[in-house]
Amino acid sequence: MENQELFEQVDFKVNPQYEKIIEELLRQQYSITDTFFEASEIEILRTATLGKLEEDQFKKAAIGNRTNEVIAKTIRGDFILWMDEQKADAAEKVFFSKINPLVNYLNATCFMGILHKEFHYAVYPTGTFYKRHLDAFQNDSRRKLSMVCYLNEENWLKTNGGELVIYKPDGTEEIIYPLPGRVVIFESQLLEHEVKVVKNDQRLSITGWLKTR
Ligand SMILES: O=C(O)CCC(=O)C(=O)O
Ligand SMILES: [Fe+2]
Repeated sequence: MENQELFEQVDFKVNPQYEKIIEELLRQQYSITDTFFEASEIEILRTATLGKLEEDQFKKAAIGNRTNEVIAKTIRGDFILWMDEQKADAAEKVFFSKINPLVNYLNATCFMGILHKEFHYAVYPTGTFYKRHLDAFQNDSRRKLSMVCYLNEENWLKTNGGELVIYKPDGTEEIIYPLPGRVVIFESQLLEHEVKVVKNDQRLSITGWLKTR
């Protein structure tokens, strides 16, 4: 009751979806939300992604971060395109209108101190993968949370491959299918993960990092 009063004072509204994300992050270092984006939003984002792909805006993804890139096909085979929120187009505005309230909530309730975000589109053509890795680079320890948003079609088949595998500290694995609307969030510095080979079709997503100072 006391908490309720405190929240009311700062005009705070408890969001059950965000609370579930926080609870899962605290308990297991990762969280899966199946309906973070609505079908109509996925349609907009998917169409925009395919348009940019058509215009040849993507480039071969590298290892390291933006300032320290090495292309290594044996480690990852995806193609990416970085987003610039300052220059967000209509689809990207839809994207950030869903991401930013979550970031604000994390900062307000968990004192996460997220000051920066970076997001890129990613396309994994058939035959590509991203070997087991940690999203933490030698020259960038500011990545706090990794976020992956899947933009595949509703009828994406399990047999298409492209699963995200999260390697848990207890030695077991969580296998996550890249289904549309689904958003996976995990501790960038703690959880190793992998994208299994895509066997059919192309796998579409937006991946990003919430970063501290
Ligand atoms: O697309 C995914 O499921 C994960 C991508 C990933 O691990 C990365 O880009 O660092
Ligand atoms: Fe990763």
